[in-house]
Order: sequence, then structure tokens, then C-alpha cells
Amino acid sequence: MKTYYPIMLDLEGKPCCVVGGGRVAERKARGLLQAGAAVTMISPAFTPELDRLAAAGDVRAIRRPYAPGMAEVRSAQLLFAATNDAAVNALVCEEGRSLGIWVNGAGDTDHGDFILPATARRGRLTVAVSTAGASPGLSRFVRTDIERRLDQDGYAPYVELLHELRHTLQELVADSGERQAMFRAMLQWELLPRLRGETEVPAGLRQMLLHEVRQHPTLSGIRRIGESLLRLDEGT
Ligand SMILES: C[C@@]1(CC(=O)O)C2=NC(=C\c3[nH]c(c(CCC(=O)O)c3CC(=O)O)Cc3[nH]c(c(CC(=O)O)c3CCC(=O)O)/C=C3\N/C(=C\2)[C@@H](CCC(=O)O)[C@]3(C)CC(=O)O)/[C@H]1CCC(=O)O
Ligand SMILES: NC(=O)c1ccc[n+]([C@@H]2O[C@H](COP(=O)([O-])OP(=O)(O)OC[C@H]3O[C@@H](n4cnc5c(N)ncnc54)[C@H](O)[C@@H]3O)[C@@H](O)[C@H]2O)c1
Repeated sequence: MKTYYPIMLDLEGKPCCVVGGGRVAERKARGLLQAGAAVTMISPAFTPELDRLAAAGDVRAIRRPYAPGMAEVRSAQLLFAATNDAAVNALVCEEGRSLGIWVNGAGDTDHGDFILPATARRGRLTVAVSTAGASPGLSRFVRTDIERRLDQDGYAPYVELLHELRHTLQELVADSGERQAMFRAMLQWELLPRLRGETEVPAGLRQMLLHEVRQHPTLSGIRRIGESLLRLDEGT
């Protein structure tokens, strides 16, 4: 069985090129724009949404069929073959390979270098789901299931709070081993149930925790904060 390597790429401002202008190309373009990439599309025709994005200047649209050697392909850092013509997709994959550009093939006969997962995002938290190409529909199904759970459980504010607390400890504690023990202890705090149904961290809770962490930046301090949170819950 083939095993893929999952990765989070920083595409901010980087040139990415999508060949094709249909429904699949549009989905790839939307994902790239979310990541802040500089997107160029090559296709004789585009979906109405891609036409809108091009008119707004959000993507650059080259309105002609793909041909090997195009400057927009050569300058891309990531390449996507998403036409409905398997021979064209294969050519795009081949050109990407020969140029050393990572290429995604959207069809079953394409041989690209990477595939895309279905992605659930809530704030800084991203959950990516892949079936290694076995069933993209299942990836989508699992993604929507995860989104429902993340919304119910308050993970978006939770990850914001953890980000802030972790940053605070990084400034206060020099030893990385000690810090890691503290981060692990912090994850034992019963915070998630308090954030259920919230879209933001309640200001009082945030201030209280930041204050306590600044006052007690030690492993035993972090554990005690967790215990006092439990006592608060028990009303003692
Ligand atoms: C996850 C997602 C991400 C994205 O594209 O952004 C994605 N496909 C999505 C949806 C989806 N794709 C298809 C259906 C129809 C139902 C079905 O066929 O199951 C649905 C469902 C729908 O649209 O509702 C059809 C399809 N997809 C591929 C082929 C070719 C083939 O392998 O045969 C065919 C058949 C074409 C045909 O037969 O004509 C190929 C790929 N699709 C992948 C990703 C990669 C493997 C992902 C994995 O490992 O699971 C891979 C290998 C390459 C790639 O594209 O990177 C996105 C969900 C986004 C979301 O909603 O969250
Ligand atoms: N990876 C996936 O998630 C996924 C999902 C469904 C289908 N597919 C596959 O992807 C293909 C595309 O699906 P779609 O729904 O976007 O199809 P579509 O028919 O909506 O769009 C095809 C696009 O390719 C463009 N095109 C055709 N020849 C071209 C060329 N020579 N150069 C540049 N662009 C060209 C067309 O102008 C059109 O914009 C399907 O044929 C299928 O094999 C992949």
C-alpha cells in the first residue's frame, strides 16, 4: 500500500499554477487562495466563480489551452493538472516532473507527486483527511463529520487559548524540556468542556489563566492551576 507524507505548506505569496478551469480546478484554486498563494489559471474556459475571481484580480487567468513551455508553468512552485483531458493532465504532470515542480494530478491516470486532503479548519486548527486516493468522497464525509464535532466541542477558541498560553511560557521558561512538560500538563486542564458552544474564549477565563501562568511558570504551578480549575467546577 502506498503511504503519503502529510505536510503543511506556507504558500503565502508563492506562485502556484492550476491547469483547467472547471469545478475541480475551482476547488483547487479556492484552497490555494485561502493559503494566500499567487494563483494563475490556464484554461480556454472558466467556471462563473473563476471568472469572478479573475475579474476581481484574485487569480490571474490565462485564457488558452495548456501547451508545454508556458512561462506561467515554469515559474510556479506548485502545479495542478485539473483538466478533463487525461492526455493534457499527463503532459502537465510530465512537464512538472521535468522542471522539478511538485505537481498534483486530479485524474485517476495522472501520476502527480502529491494529492490533496479534505480539510476542516476552525481558527488555527486544521484537520486534514485523506484515504490515499481510495475514496475522496469518504474523505469529504469524514471532514464534515469532524467539522460538526469541532463546532460542538469549542476547539477553535481552545486552540487560540493554548496558543497564547504556550507563547507566554515560551517567553518565561528558557529550558525546552521544562516547557514541554508544562505544555503537556496544560493539556490536562479541563478547559475544553468550558469552551463548548463558544466561538471565542470568555475574557474573564483568558485573563485569569494568563495571570496565573505568569505568576506560576513552573510544572507544579501549571498542575496547581489545573487543580484549581477543577475545584472551581466543583464549587469548592
Ligand atoms: C478531498 C478532496 C480535496 C480537494 O480536491 O480539494 C479530493 N477530492 C475531493 C472530492 C471528490 N473527488 C471526487 C468526488 C466524487 C466522489 C468519488 O469519486 O469518491 C468527490 C466528492 C465530492 O465532490 O463531493 C472524485 C475524484 N477525485 C479523484 C478522482 C480521480 C481518481 O482517483 O479516480 C476522482 C474520480 C473522477 C471520476 O471518476 O471522474 C482524485 C483525488 N481527489 C482527491 C481529493 C485526491 C485524493 C484524496 C484522498 O486521499 O481521499 C485525489 C487522488 C487527487 C487530488 O485531487 O488531489 C475533495 C473533497 C473536498 C471536501 O469537500 O472536503
Ligand atoms: N481530483 C478530484 O477531486 C476530482 C473530482 C472529480 C473529477 N475529477 C477529474 O477531474 C477532471 C476535471 O473535472 P471537472 O469537474 O473540473 O471538469 P469540467 O468539465 O468542469 O472542467 C474541465 C476544464 O478543463 C479545461 N480544459 C480542457 N482542455 C484543456 C486544455 N487543453 N488546457 C487547459 N484547460 C483545459 C476546460 O476548459 C474546463 O475548464 C474530470 O475529468 C475527472 O477526471 C477529479
